[in-house]
Amino acid sequence: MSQQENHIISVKELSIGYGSKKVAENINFSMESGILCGIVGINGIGKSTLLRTLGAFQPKLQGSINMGHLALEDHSASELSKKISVVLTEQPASKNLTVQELIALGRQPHTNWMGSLTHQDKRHIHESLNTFMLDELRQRKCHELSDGQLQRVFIARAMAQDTPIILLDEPTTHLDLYHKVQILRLLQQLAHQKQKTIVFTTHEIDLAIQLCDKILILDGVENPFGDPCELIDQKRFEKIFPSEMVKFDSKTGSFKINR
Ligand SMILES: Nc1ncnc2c1ncn2[C@@H]1O[C@H](COP(=O)(O)OP(=O)(O)OP(=O)(O)O)[C@@H](O)[C@H]1O
Repeated sequence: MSQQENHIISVKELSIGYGSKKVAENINFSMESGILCGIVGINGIGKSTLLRTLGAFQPKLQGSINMGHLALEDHSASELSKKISVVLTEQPASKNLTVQELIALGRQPHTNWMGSLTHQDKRHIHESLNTFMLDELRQRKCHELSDGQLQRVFIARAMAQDTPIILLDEPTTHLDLYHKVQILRLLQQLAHQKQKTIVFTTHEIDLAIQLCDKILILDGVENPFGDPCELIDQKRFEKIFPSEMVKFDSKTGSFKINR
């Protein structure tokens, strides 16, 4: 099988935006299974728009998005829900559910028409609760949780959905440094151990460099994609921010304020 046939996500000459408003263009990347990929770039450059386009929440403007052998737009709703799970920043109002009930919703694409949970569904729910350290919170109502705890619940629901592709918009926003690292490590494990392809947007460029297998830099021009070390060698991170304010230090893989 050729390398291309192994790609679970393949994006070519993609333009994204809203109606006649183009937000970003010239986006090209492809990934096989088992990869953790971060999308980085300045505010308003189009990270969330790209993630929502990949999740089929909004149409692309031009170009192609293939998920496996099938164009994204050729998937039925049922096929999509078995292939892609999405965690967006604004989650629907389902906070009156308990943690366990909300995670169980992740099994919906797999349950029968009565919605009853099989032994296998329960196993996935249990594993997700356990992986994201939510066992003790399982009977709590979601509105009683901290933002960080709730973030873990939504990611656990995506894990319970058990799709080969997981897309997350800023999954570490509400978290302190310890929990940011913890969540990204768990996502990395999920990608590597369960062969999931996980794509997330983030402003944590230094953490993404340390933990991601691939990074897509939305810079509004070339939108380079590659291994973090390759992108550092090619001096791609230098161009993210205007250099008079912050400077990328390739030795530490982090940004420093210019004094
Ligand atoms: N529903 C919408 N209709 C029209 N324009 C939109 C809509 N949502 C976002 N935009 C615009 O699209 C551009 C990209 O926004 P997007 O949220 O994708 O950027 P981002 O890189 O995720 O930003 P941030 O880092 O601030 O979250 C911005 O100019 C934004 O104002």
